[in-house]
Amino acid sequence: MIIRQIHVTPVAFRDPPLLNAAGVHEPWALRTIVEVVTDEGLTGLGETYGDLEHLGKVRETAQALIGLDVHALNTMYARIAAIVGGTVHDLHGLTGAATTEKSIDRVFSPFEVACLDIRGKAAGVPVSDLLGGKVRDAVPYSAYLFYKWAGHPGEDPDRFGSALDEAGIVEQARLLINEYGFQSIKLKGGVHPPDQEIAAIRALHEAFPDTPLRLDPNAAWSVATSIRVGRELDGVLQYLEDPTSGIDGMAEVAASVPMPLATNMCVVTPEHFPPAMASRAIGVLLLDHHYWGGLVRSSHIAAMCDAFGLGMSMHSNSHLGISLAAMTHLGAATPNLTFACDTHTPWQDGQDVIQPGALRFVNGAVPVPTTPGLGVELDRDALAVMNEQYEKCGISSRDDTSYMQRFDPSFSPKKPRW
Ligand SMILES: O=C([O-])C(=O)C[C@H](O)[C@@H](O)C(=O)[O-]
Ligand SMILES: [Mg+2]
Repeated sequence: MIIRQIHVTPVAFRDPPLLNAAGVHEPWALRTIVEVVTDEGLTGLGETYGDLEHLGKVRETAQALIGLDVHALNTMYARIAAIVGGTVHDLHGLTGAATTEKSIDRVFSPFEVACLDIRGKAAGVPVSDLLGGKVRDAVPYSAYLFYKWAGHPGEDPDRFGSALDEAGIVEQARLLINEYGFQSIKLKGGVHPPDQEIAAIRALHEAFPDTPLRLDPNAAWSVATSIRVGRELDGVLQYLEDPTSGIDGMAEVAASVPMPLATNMCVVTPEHFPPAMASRAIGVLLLDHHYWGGLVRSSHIAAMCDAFGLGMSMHSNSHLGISLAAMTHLGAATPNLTFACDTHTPWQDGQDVIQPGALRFVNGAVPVPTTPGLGVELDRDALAVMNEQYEKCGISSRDDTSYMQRFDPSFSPKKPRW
């Protein structure tokens, strides 16, 4: 199964004005779709970030993989490492430090997923079987709530409406839970002063007393603020995600709050494990195959979490169905997935590059596809439309901060803010 062609297509899709510690989502979110084609005519799909510098590396490395067998993942990784060379930065600053290894892992990931898709198709088995076999039939996801504006400035409100206070957040939770059946809730924080976010969590707890809750301010708080919030939310939060920056700061907070700390910011590459484990900085890791080097490497990270007694959930950025399929196969084949995963799927509101019907939510969980490979097929018309949107949208890298500063020039993403 020799790789003969690789098609790399950047796409853009509409994204609502979701607020976070870095600013606000721009009107278009970007992704890159990777199609790997073999000599036997089998095609595999991968999906990754769309930021220009990263896209450039994906395009450059794609050429170096032509002629390799789809099983030769170690050779593929070595070739990609040689080309990526140094650190590729992202502008959004919400997924922790950029390192060289993380940059290589990010570029490698969509190719690895596409090769697993091909291998699953060739063997007639779903990707979850290639990862050790599924241990659950459906993978649970959480309602991912955001403070948000009613619509992008100058545009009509979107159907989700505004959510700038506790009442708006509770209403948003009801909408997402009614439509998707989610059984856990995550609130993206770091937007309002912490007392307002504590009030929102309390309002959610009152409205949904049996639903586990998480709060993630993306390191917008000092150690002292994080400890205060953590103590105030004793008994209310399932976990507190990245309250403060860095392994040392997280370790200080972890020692003084009652709930586990989770991260997708301070442990984002293998070299972060030893110091984080030695200082007991985290209790939960949010896995993300997009920057942990694909599905097999993510399974190894899951095994490491098991060895260290860490809980596991999954992190997400704005994404489409290829990523949701990959996350679902990984979640299905990860025995120690202890918490419902994050997903931005509701915010994409039906826009996708895959043909409809392969993935759906039942009681907040996505049934694991049982057809060969990832179980999703490209919708070529949709891909063409989204590629045209990419060409026209005028955005080439995600930059929540600059977009926010257009409307609020005094906005600063400095950390800690509170
Ligand atoms: O859990 C997280 O830190 C994230 O999901 C980062 C994302 O970029 C999120 O903050 C967003 O979409 O604004
Ligand atoms: Mg997070």
